[in-house]
Amino acid sequence: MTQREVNGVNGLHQDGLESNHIHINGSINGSANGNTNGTTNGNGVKSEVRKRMDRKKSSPMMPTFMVSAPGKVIVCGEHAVVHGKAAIAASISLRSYLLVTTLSKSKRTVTLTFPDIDFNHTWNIDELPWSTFSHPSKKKYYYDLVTELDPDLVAAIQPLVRDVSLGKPAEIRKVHQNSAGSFLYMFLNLGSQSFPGCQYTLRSTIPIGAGLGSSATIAVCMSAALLLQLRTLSGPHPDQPPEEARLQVERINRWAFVYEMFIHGNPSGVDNTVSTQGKAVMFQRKDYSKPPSVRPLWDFPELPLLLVDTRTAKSTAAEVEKVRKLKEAHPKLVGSILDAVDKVTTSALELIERDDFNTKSEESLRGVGELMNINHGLLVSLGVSHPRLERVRELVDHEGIGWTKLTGAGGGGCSITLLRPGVSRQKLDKLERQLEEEGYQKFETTLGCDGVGVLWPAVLRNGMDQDEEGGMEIDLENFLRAEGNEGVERLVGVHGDNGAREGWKFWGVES
Ligand SMILES: Nc1ncnc2c1ncn2[C@@H]1O[C@H](COP(=O)(O)OP(=O)(O)OP(=O)(O)O)[C@@H](O)[C@H]1O
Ligand SMILES: C[C@@](O)(CCO)CC(=O)[O-]
Repeated sequence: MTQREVNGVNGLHQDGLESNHIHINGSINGSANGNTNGTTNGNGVKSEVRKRMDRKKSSPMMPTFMVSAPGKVIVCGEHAVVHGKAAIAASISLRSYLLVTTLSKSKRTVTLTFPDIDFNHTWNIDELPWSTFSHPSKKKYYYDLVTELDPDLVAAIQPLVRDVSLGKPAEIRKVHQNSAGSFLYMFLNLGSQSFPGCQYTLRSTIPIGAGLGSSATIAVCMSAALLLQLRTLSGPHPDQPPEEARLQVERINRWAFVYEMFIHGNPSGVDNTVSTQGKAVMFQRKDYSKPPSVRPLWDFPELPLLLVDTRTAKSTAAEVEKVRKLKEAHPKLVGSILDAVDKVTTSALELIERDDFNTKSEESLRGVGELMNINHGLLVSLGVSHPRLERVRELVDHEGIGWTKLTGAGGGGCSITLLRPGVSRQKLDKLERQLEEEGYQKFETTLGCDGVGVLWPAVLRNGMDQDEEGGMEIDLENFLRAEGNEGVERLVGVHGDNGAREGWKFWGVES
């Protein structure tokens, strides 16, 4: 461990979010800390010291808090990135929100509540296999870089995963077991038996399995939540130096990758990286035993994109496996295709970074658009497109509306179309009507949004009466009751009608 890391952890008890914990806990939950003022009894130094010592014994309950992370689109380079090539990804305004509720001390349970996939499960903390995970040969720390799952640890949680969602259809059970497994693996690695009982409730505005990185957002939220509960993160706070903020974000990303490994088997890490950091990144992982190379693209242009969901679910793990098998069968040929994708990605970056690149200019956009079309063609040759994705291309190409490629793992999921400047409203309306008739869903989204954010405590000003008392408390009940994506956005959304909402805080990694 470096000196920086030691300071990062210890330092947080002095400043940043952590000092807020105590203060906020005292003022909102009140009861946990009791009267910390010490000026009212006037009984002298001894009683004051005793009082402080007494107080120290009670570890205050954390307030309910929330974390949020954005989905993403891959502009170029999906699949090739799994094989060590470069990819460009940008975060989008669709997000996942995780509410973390600490239970009273007597409750020794941990619960996952994922209503979007109809999953709810509770484990007794004292019955989890802590001894296996804390064995010196296995123990991992919050600052470790974990690049592969430990088969013994995976085996140790199998009995707990097996019991999940008994009685549900096999397909659904598999998804639930995956969620349970990835959570338990991270919880047992990072936590300890003294962890407080808690409930993790997740809602997302990102379509599931659509190539928009839904799983990565959950991974990022879970990682951030657990690291915050462990008090191993300082910030986010406004005065935090960027390099400290980057260290925090890096830690969240490392553990989010572990969670993704459990869900996907062999992720590149691009999805969790862009979701943690936000904005856009050029990402490459040449050596899986080392951290990836990540180049933030803070000035990523606001490309005019149309995002279309085929509403055909796919599994990223299955699509990645398809490409791996094809590469195994035709190593040279597939190797050349992956090299070509890499060339597409580096060429796209060169174009976007040119001083004269202009999102209103047909010439600028055509350059990037043609590369996107080539990228799609290469993905088709890797076998990861789908007739529904080809249909979007057909409709867009027929009207000359722009340049289309699949985004994410393919096999269904979403496509992105870079819109040609000056396309008439009439043509766009016609396309949108047609897409709707054929069961597609169009998404309005902004590229290059904030990364992982924290709402501590889970209280927001929402222009209603409660604002006078500091805001509205987000609790389990109102979070679960919020209707649909709009309800979730209205209740807890990172962005309100007038930009970023007061309360949500982000690590200031940009510089
Ligand atoms: N809202 C959600 N609630 C609970 N679990 C979710 C939610 N969204 C995604 N997941 C988890 O993520 C899995 C989907 O991950 P998958 O990687 O296949 O799709 P994706 O992340 O949307 O797409 P891609 O990886 O191509 O960007 C689900 O099976 C589930 O385990
Ligand atoms: C298909 C893939 O390249 C992108 C999924 O969003 C998989 C990965 O990078 O982990």
